[in-house]
Amino acid sequence: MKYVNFDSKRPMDLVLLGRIAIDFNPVDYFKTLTESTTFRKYLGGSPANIAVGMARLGKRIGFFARVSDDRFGDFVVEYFENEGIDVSRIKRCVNGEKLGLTFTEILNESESSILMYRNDIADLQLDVSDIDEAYIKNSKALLLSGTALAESPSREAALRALSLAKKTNTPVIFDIDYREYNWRSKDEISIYYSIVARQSDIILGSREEYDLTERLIEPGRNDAETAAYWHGQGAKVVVIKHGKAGSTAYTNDGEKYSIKPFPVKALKSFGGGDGYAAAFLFGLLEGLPMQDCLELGSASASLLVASHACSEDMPTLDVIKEFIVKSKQEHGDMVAKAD
Ligand SMILES: Nc1ncnc2c1ncn2[C@@H]1O[C@H](COP(=O)(O)OP(=O)(O)O)[C@@H](O)[C@H]1O
Ligand SMILES: O=C(O)C[C@@H](O)[C@H](O)C(=O)COP(=O)(O)O
Repeated sequence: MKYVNFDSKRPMDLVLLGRIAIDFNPVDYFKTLTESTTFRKYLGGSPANIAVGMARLGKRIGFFARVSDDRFGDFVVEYFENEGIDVSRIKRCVNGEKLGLTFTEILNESESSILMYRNDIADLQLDVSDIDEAYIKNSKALLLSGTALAESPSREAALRALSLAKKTNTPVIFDIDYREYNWRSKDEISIYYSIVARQSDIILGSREEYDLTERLIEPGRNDAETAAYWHGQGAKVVVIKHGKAGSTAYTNDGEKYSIKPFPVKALKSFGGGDGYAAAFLFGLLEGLPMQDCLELGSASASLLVASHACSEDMPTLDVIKEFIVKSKQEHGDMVAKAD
């Protein structure tokens, strides 16, 4: 089933644009950040996590980013290289900007929070001059991560990439990815998120993220109204995530598909969205039916919330498929093609 026309002749499967950062997850979890003393360092940043996830699923991945010119910048570039991700468009900052650091707090299985250190941040130094048409034209799709729109010059770089994607008939995926830090006002969020969403073929977000996007357009929509609006703007697939309540994909042929999460013993409440996006988008690029895309995304998300890391624990296709089989044996089918 083709919801989006990906050009199979293009050598790259997906180019992503956004932050590459570092997660510090507590080893002594189920404590407050005040109490935790020991952390494990992982590559982080939502789009970077998605990139790792899709690379592990066998996709050819590229990335537009600025990273710090220090050991942490070395770490993330080398990590990407080891995962087979193309790093040719990842540049170093020249004025001492620092890589984003995310200290996570895992209070219990369902309560986590993230503390983001993003002063003088490297990823928002991405510049229009870093974006080239050929790199986008060589990719089946471009993914924009919403936080890249929070400040200039990254904001203009992201909008430049968007314009080049439209010019080269490259499908655009918008992962709304709201992180409060760096935004000066909710008006800014709505203005810039809706500019991108209006030109996107696939939109992924939580209900809260759609509410922020639609705030200056028409606040208070329900999921069906949200999906209908963005389909009217040209979106082919609108995915609305509801955490432990599951997620729904609305396709522009008027169909909708809902899925409950695969039951799992969660360790943390973050990471699910990135795992979901990686496997769901893998399914779309493979041309799989929507039910299968949802299963892959939801299963990957469950595996991620059950793990300590995000990037490092991104699963392979075999691991995801094995988990789905076992879960169905225990709990039955999760996907419901909602009427
Ligand atoms: N406790 C959980 N158990 C199983 N799956 C979960 C759990 N929490 C989240 N998920 C899965 O992760 C997906 C994305 O989580 P969500 O919180 O909606 O997005 P994000 O992580 O991007 O904020 C959900 O749609 C669901 O499939
Ligand atoms: O996006 C970040 O900068 C933090 C991530 O690296 C972290 O793993 C996380 O919070 C992912 O959460 P998700 O968006 O719920 O998958």
